[in-house]
Amino acid sequence: MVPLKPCCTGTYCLRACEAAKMAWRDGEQKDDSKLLTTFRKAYEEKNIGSSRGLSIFLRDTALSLMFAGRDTTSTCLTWLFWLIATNPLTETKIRQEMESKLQLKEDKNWRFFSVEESRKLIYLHGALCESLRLFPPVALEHKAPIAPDTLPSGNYLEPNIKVIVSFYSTGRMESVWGKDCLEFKPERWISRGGGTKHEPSYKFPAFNAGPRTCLGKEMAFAQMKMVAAAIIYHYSIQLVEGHPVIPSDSVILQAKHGLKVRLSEECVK
Ligand code: HEM
Repeated sequence: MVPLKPCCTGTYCLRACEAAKMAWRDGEQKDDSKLLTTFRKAYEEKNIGSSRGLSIFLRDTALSLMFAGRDTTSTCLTWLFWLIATNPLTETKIRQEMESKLQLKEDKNWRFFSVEESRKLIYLHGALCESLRLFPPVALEHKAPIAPDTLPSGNYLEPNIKVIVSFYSTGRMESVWGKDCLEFKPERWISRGGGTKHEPSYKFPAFNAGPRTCLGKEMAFAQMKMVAAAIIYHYSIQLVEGHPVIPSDSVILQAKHGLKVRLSEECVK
């Protein structure tokens, strides 16, 4: 089975995204991260670019970050905040984890959290995975065999026939996730040893599985954790009553009418 759909901007886009990841890691280590400068360094040092030149490389890199990484991460955060607001105990647990793992008790001034700090937040990671399981931003994927094929279910497939795979349904199947499959349980992602529990990508395909897996997965988690940590640490989230929150039937599973919340500082002091 291979994906029919080529990458939106071709192989060059993939190279750009690899470079973005590398540049991001380099920038993080040296802490001198001006985005375009680190991309330029990656281009020069690793000879990633092509004869098309630096400016085209920078354009493609910026575009791939925006197209692949903007709506997906914002959609995941929207559903995360909705899930947290409808399960307030999880909000308290996320804040408690931050206080215990990042030693922040005395420090309630506004601050952002670093990638390094975010990595320690196992419960928050679990909450994001639950959001991705229940509301995968890319909810449907299609594949097509280039040659006749038979699925494990026994279904025979003609070449080029389109098979729609619903990541939304996979995340909500009792046979895959157990009786509590519809519940928001960040604990599901914590191993006995207290670290993050790994689930195979064919069970948890929010970032796709196989050779066309999302290249920005690691970066997406880092960005989403930094944003979620900053908001949850400083504010308590309450839904605005009467505002309908339902998924849209678009390519990205956004909240159809957006999410309206009240942020309150008082409850977290
Ligand atoms: C929660 C956030 C994200 C989710 C759920 C997500 C999900 C996915 C999925 C399902 C695919 C496969 C699409 C397909 O083949 O039809 C994909 C591909 C891709 N993603 Fe992401 N993504 C996220 C964030 C990002 C970010 C932040 C970046 C870059 C900074 C990124 C870069 C890419 C690229 C370049 C591909 C194409 C890979 C290929 O075709 O080989 N993604 N993503």
